[in-house]
Amino acid sequence: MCVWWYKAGMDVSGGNHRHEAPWKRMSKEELDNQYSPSRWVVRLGAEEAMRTYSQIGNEVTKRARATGRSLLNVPYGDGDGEKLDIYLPEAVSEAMPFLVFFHGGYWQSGSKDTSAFMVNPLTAQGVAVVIVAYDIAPKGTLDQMVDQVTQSIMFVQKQYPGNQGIYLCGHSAGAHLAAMMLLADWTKHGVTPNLKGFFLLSGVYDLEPIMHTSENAPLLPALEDAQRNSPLWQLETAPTQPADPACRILVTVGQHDSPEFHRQSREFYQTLCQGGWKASFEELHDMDHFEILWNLTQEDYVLTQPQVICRGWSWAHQWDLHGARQV
Ligand SMILES: N[C@@H](CC(=O)c1ccccc1NC=O)C(=O)O
Repeated sequence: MCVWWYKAGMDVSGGNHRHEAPWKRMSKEELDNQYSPSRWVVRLGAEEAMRTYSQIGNEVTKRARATGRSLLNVPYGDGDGEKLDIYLPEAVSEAMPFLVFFHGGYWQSGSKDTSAFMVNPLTAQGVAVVIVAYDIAPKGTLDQMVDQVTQSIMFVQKQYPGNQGIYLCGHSAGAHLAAMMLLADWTKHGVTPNLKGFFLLSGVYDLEPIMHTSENAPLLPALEDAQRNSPLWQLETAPTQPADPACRILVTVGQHDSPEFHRQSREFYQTLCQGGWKASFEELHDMDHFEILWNLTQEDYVLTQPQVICRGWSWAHQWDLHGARQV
């Protein structure tokens, strides 16, 4: 079932009119603007927002490592960069749920060592959290990053075969990498992870406009590279089916994210619904691109409740988020 949350004034008429995609009419400057999340932050300047993002990331990761039991720099592959950190709850059991997080930074910056945002609130509530490192550009290509993310999930499944569910969470470019896992052919890999949910925060799902931005052009030399790595394009052209029909996908975008980020999330959500996935969409009230993560450091935030982030995503029925209503 698809759940559509709407607010007064929100455009709910949109469909997938890709041939009329608004970005195609934008100048290069406008595209650069739309795809620079820091320029849309409302409470801080762009540079200050980026500094605060690093600072909070650093602090929460130090705190997470000092607080509970963790296994750091566990290799999930042979490459130097193929490492992940596992943060365990106090009551470790075979049947823990796992939240696996992929950081953002436009595939060119960010690190697992500054990305333990949701660790403390979730481990305190019995969820094991895994923060994954992958080879950002220029060392890694997008295809390699997607392959590394695939490997990291297979590693968690093999290591904890009795897990109560693996929930993927990604922010921005990390949401793109998590969403690419909707296309994974696990039978090819011989391990089918117990994927129960996807929690996508302010992601990019169609990389074609990104090809035309100054910051990201080097990552995507040709249109085929963008299309192969676009979950939106892939699901529209060759729909995949969920291995587990109960798997839920929550697509979120910050209210203050740019119109292009809103369009990307909305179209991705609509494509998921059309493909038969159990998807929900939520515009996070009064949030910018980075505040979404800062809120995830709080134990009392609605999205860090285990019944929301894990355990079947029943949040849509239990929570009346910011006055949004279900239609
Ligand atoms: N240069 C970008 C930085 C950026 O996009 C970003 C930074 C940290 C975490 C996520 C980001 N965006 C997507 O991955 C900006 O101007 O916002």
